[in-house]
Amino acid sequence: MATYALPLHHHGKSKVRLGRVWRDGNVHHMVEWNVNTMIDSDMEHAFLNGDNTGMTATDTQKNTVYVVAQRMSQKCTIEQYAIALAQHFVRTYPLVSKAKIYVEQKPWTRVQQSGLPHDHGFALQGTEVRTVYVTYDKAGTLDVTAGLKDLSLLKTTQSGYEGFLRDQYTLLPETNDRIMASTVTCTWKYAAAPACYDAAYAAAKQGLLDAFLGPARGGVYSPSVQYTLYDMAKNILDRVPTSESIFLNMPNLHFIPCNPVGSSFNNDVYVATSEPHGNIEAVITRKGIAPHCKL
Ligand SMILES: O=c1[nH]c(=O)c2[nH]c(=O)[nH]c2[nH]1
Repeated sequence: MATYALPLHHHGKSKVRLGRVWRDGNVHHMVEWNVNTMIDSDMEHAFLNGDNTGMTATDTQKNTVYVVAQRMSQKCTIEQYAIALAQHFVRTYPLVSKAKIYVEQKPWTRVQQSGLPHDHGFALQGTEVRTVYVTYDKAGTLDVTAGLKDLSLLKTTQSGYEGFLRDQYTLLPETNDRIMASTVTCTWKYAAAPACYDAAYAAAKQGLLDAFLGPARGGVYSPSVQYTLYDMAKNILDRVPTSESIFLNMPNLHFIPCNPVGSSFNNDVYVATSEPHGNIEAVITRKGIAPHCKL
């Protein structure tokens, strides 16, 4: 008589992150998904005998996440995608009796610029946090440093990175068309109080958006995060006259072009990552003004 039982087993891949862009002329649609697969299959022999015959490897499941994303030729919902992926596993592999697919979608939302929907610019809905850091001393010196953090911005085109140093350690290909995504932290120190702190905040935030995304139609080209960061800071100095020093931190959140197995990258499927990420940081001041620290 058997001593042991195996009442439950399944295997899958967790947290497979992908970006999917659908291009409708100049107007791009994008989603970022976090996909979890799990399949029920007649694989008791793997647990009991160490025999992997017929097993759909979790690595294969991960690859399939990208393949099926590419096959979704029309902009689709996570429901339509998850159904297609689940059906693929059950219909392709004889030993798979059930596929269980869980997908989370990040709330990337098309940005409105001057009342128009941006062609290819997106922001994570409602993530940014407004900040202020105030110091006041016995001498009566008041310093006000306003800012924001967690402003997540993404554009699906109008970004490149070329001309950088190449040596035996360099693998990154040059590109003049990539996704650029960042979660912006910015602070600006006031030399004097603005007429209205709310209006100054709104102007500063709009300055960041305008430099990162450009106008609704066509956007603006970015040759690097560095150049765009400098433009963003200049916009704040120009539009908030009483600001004097700008700190900006911008992680470069990489969306890596994906070559789904059996196919190739067609400006459509990306491996979405948050680590490791580039990290670009600078302080930009009016000439002659001492830089403030990041708070
Ligand atoms: O805009 C960029 N700046 C960098 O410094 C950098 N480094 C890198 O690998 N990719 C990029 N992109």
